[in-house]
Amino acid sequence: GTTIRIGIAGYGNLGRGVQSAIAKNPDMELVGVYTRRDPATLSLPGGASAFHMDELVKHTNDIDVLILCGGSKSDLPEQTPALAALFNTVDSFDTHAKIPEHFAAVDAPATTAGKTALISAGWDPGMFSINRVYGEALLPDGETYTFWGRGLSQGHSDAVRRVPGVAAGVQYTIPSTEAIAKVRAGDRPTLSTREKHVRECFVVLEDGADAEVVKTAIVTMEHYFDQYETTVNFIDAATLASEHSSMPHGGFVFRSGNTSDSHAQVIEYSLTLQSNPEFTSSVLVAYARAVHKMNQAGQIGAKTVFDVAPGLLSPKSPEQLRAEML
Ligand SMILES: NC(=O)C1=CN([C@@H]2O[C@H](COP(=O)(O)OP(=O)(O)OC[C@H]3O[C@@H](n4cnc5c(N)ncnc54)[C@H](OP(=O)(O)O)[C@@H]3O)[C@@H](O)[C@H]2O)C=CC1
Ligand SMILES: N[C@@H](C[C@H]1CC(C(=O)O)=NO1)C(=O)O
Repeated sequence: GTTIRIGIAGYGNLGRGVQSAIAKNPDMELVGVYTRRDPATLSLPGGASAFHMDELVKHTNDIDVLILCGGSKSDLPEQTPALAALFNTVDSFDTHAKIPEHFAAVDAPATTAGKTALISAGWDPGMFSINRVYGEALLPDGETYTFWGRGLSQGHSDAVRRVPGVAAGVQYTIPSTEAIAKVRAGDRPTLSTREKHVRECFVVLEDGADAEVVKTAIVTMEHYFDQYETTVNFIDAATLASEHSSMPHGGFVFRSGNTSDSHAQVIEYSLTLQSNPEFTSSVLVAYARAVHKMNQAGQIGAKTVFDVAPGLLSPKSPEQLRAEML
């Protein structure tokens, strides 16, 4: 059939990852990359076209699904509601506490425009969210645990980079090995947020910025760092480039429960990622396929991954999937 025409809004780690992911999906094509910067400054591989974000409004007939690759801290809260009025969209909004608010802000314009807007796709929120729902639904008598890392959180790194006085930075999430051991031993421990992970930031300051002011702004940041023991290390740009340019991550969702007094059951879903952004982008692209189908079926407004039937993610028809259910 015809290819699905994809636009990329925002060209950072995710934007580059979506470009790679499209190349792995023969039923998709990249129409263009849209940026708030000067498009001429983007070096796009493969001859892809770069446009300024302001051009998007002229391209509504050229794009089936627009994948939003901005940052959750401050880009997506304004970009997704605005662009969901013009396009079918997919975003990776991951400020968990604000997902209901983001959903409402996106649902109104998308519904009015007859568009389909999937929010908070990715792995957490996203694939881990789905596996937490599976675990709780399949094993109602049980406990769910989520651990991330050790790895680079893009949401937290984006949030660090938005702090005034920060020129560049990354954030690593480090899980508690003793907490994981207790979970794996079947102790079903009650663990506070602070007992499960610590966060470690590496920051390059802008000239003249006050290190103590920046550190305080990071460690007290609501929804990102205030509930965790967080350390902030100040380094120079050369060290950041040489020691912190790869973005591995991963983690797992664990559900341990009892189906009877005599039978304990365990479900585990895990990810080991050499590139957090490339994996996340692969999820966004698969969900773009589903959003395209959902819009064609008249399913409009804001959606989350909970609303998407798994078969819609596949390029195969329902008949093919049934034939291959082995
Ligand atoms: N749900 C999930 O599982 C996951 C969600 N995420 C989300 O993805 C979001 C984006 O992550 P990521 O792509 O790493 O963020 P980046 O910081 O790489 O990019 C964010 C935006 O910043 C702008 N930008 C990028 N590079 C530069 C630069 N050199 N100079 C100036 N501006 C730049 C781009 O916008 P423009 O081109 O318009 O300038 C881009 O869209 C995160 O905030 C996180 O919330 C990430 C991973 C997993
Ligand atoms: N959204 C996360 C994906 C995972 C990683 C994470 C963390 O390290 O806190 N939480 O969720 C990201 O931006 O990388």
